[in-house]
Amino acid sequence: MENDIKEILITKEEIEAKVKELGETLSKEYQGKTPLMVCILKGAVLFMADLVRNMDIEVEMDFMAVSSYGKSTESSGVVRILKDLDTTVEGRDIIIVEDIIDSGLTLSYLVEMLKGRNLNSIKIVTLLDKPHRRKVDLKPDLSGFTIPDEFVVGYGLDYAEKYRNIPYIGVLKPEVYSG
Ligand SMILES: O=P(O)(O)OC[C@H]1O[C@H](OP(=O)(O)OP(=O)(O)O)[C@H](O)[C@@H]1O
Ligand code: HPA
Ligand SMILES: [Mg+2]
Repeated sequence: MENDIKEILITKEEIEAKVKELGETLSKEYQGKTPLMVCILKGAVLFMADLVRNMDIEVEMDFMAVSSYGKSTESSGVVRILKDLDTTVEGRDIIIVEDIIDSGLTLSYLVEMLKGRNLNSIKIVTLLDKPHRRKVDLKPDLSGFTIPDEFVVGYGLDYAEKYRNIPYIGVLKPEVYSG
């Protein structure tokens, strides 16, 4: 599996330190509140799990599944909701937890949809931001690392459902996806 990695972009230790910092920032920002942390499945599941353990305020967790990539390194542009929230979000403070913002299509669709549900507030936290590939105007409120325009895997991020359990963020060798 790790033979398919060309280069380590962000080490396990760098991820740990950054997630701790993001958790502390969110704890301060939401002091006295109980935000609903919304994990976007499946990529953000490892980040969510580590992030909430670095927050010392009361939080609730919920999960949404959307998919636009499938077995490709390019977004299809069609965002399908595979699982909606279980929680009623009216009046809540929502924190969307994402692993990566690339074209921005997934989140712009989701945020617009959620804004129609009478929230109190909504913020986006992402571990990785790939701003050069943006197709819509969307900026995270909090971001861990800005990365170059390369397809990355690990720490939740997949290519064709694989590599999610690699503990660091790595760049996949192009021959892996170009066949
Ligand atoms: O900004 P965008 O170009 O929309 O890309 C980002 C989205 O794409 C990936 O999800 P994917 O659809 O691959 O589902 P997954 O999390 O289950 O892998 C990633 O986890 C983000 O949700
Ligand atoms: O670079 C990426 N890697 C994995 N999944 C992704 N979804 C959007 N961009 C990426
Ligand atoms: Mg994916």
